[in-house]
Amino acid sequence: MTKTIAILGAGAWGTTLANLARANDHQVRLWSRQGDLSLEDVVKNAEIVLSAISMKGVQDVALSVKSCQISPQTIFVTATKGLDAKTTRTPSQIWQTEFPDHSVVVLSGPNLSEEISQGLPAATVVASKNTAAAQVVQQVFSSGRFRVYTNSDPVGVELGGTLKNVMAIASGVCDGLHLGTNAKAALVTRGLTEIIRIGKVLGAKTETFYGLSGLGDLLATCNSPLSRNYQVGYQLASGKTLTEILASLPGTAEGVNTCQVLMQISQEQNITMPITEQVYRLLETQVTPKQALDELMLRDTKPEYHQ
Ligand SMILES: NC(=O)c1ccc[n+]([C@@H]2O[C@H](COP(=O)([O-])OP(=O)(O)OC[C@H]3O[C@@H](n4cnc5c(N)ncnc54)[C@H](O)[C@@H]3O)[C@@H](O)[C@H]2O)c1
Ligand SMILES: O=P(O)(O)OC[C@H](O)CO
Repeated sequence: MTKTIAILGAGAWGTTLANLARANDHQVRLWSRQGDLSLEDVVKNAEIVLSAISMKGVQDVALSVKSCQISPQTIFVTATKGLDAKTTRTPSQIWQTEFPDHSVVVLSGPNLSEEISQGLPAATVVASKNTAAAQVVQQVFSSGRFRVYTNSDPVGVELGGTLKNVMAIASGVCDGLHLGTNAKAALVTRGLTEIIRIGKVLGAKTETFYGLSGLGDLLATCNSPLSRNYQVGYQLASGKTLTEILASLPGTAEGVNTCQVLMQISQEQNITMPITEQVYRLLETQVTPKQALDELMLRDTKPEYHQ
């Protein structure tokens, strides 16, 4: 059945998702700060409001939507991969706080927008505490080139997409320094261990991180020059400054902000995050890429798995 969908954020991801929904004959209205349509007009009577806004804009946009006319049945979908710098909350937690009586669905997976725009096949996950709402969103986006799975662990799905961005920066550094395939495999695998350690403390289920939104997105993002986060790491390894890299980067690299928020969480909750810590120190120019590598390689020896 045709749905009326408001998509907030007309960047790379919002535009790609709008095109997927339109290809399935849904009525899509796209909003951006620079566009001609007002937020009020875009969300009016929308059965689904999907946010693909960069993390830094989510709280303000959610508050603006709150002052618009929204039907009680409207489903909110969040496709942002980040953490709020002030509150450390995830985007879905922000939307749920502002709209406590509405269903909130997280959409996340190995989804490099440029490949999807080219019509290449991809899969994703829609996760919600409300299974029926996740199934509605599944139907909206499913097609022969975009396979959509449901999941009941929204925080886990969201954190998979968010935490891998930091590992993608580290992977870019690894490739930029030409450290080889063994090093990359070790980094991504230990990165997944670190993601699971953080995710469990933040309320996610371990098994979610072995799925598309966890391991799947980690593999895609850590291995593709199309990833903006990977590009940040790769170019840091080549000697560019973060300011220079961000000035020429097409779109948002959420891992830079996420890394700072994670360091705050690490200190507050006493979670060991060695890779995240080295990425943070690199972004803050406290270490060089080579020093960050040495710090990781020369940590105390220990068992692979421990509590
Ligand atoms: N591009 C991808 O391949 C991809 C895939 C999956 C998820 N994502 C996630 O989707 C989000 C958006 O990514 P993108 O690639 O579309 O980024 P982008 O930079 O291309 O677009 C970001 C959008 O957010 C808007 N925005 C930024 N700050 C805002 C603010 N303060 N108020 C209102 N609007 C604001 C911008 O105007 C733009 O429309 C990110 O969290 C990203 O991690 C991206
Ligand atoms: O370009 P990135 O690094 O934001 O990655 C895009 C998507 O998150 C990949 O799933």
